[in-house]
Amino acid sequence: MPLSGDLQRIALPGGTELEVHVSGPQDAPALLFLHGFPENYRTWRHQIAHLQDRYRCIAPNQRGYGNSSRPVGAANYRLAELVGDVFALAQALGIADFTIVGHDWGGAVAWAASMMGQRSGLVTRAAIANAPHPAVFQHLLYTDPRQRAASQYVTAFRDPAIEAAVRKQGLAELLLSEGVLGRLPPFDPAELAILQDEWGDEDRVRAMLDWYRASPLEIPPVDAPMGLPEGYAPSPFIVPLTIPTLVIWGLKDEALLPANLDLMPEWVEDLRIERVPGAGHFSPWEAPEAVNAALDAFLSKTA
Ligand SMILES: O=C(O)CCC(=O)CC(=O)O
Repeated sequence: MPLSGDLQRIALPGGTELEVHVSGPQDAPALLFLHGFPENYRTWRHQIAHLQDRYRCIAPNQRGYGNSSRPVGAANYRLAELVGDVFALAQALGIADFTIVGHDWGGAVAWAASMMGQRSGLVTRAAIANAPHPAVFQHLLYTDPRQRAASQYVTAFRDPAIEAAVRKQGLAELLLSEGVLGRLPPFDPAELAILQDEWGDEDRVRAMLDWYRASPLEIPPVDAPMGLPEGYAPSPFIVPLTIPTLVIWGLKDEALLPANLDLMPEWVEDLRIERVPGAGHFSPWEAPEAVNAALDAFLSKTA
């Protein structure tokens, strides 16, 4: 089914403007889709095309991406700001409550928005694909040598020196040829052309990398001692999630390892896990049928 709907530019209070794909019946239950690095709202194209006859589907290019605002300064890309955009967007569109759906960094925003929005009833359900729970991820970075090794690219992305490498090589070459995110699946040529056009813009790349710079995650070097630091406790902002939550994981993900699933039940009370053996990190478009089926089952059982 082709993707229908239009790309609107929506001004949020505070001055941020987001480019947002909006489709589906206005009075249908709302699904808010968040993409991750280094993509755009089209990460979710197969799911939106599948669900837009029954749901109001809202999919922004998050700040820094596409033609959405890209303020200067990493502090503008902290989770508080990113979650603020999501809530402000819902308000701007007159949405009283929604299911949040996130992949990769969009999943990080979805975890945080769910924790902040569950009590008020603003966020009623969460569906998250290949995006680690923040407490579990930090735990693994301290204790699991494989996840720690796989995440060293985050340290490279935070280094201002990466900007010069991107300028010299281009983000596409850096990501696709050096395999910093592990082995990447073949991108659809039409989608890759859109992405490469976006990755060619230095200012946009700076903003995309600022998401990593603003993150509180600690990535110990590979040779640092394994184990939780003395006195370590997860951030008090990370609270147990009680809303129905679906976690989908492409098991061939080499950047965010499936070990992230193991400790998740400690933090998520109403959890369903859908493992997708044939997919890697980009499960929403690598395995659209499996992801659509998992979303269908979740949305109908938790309606
Ligand atoms: O979930 C996080 O805090 C980090 C997510 C992440 O590292 C995703 C990515 O590198 O693309």
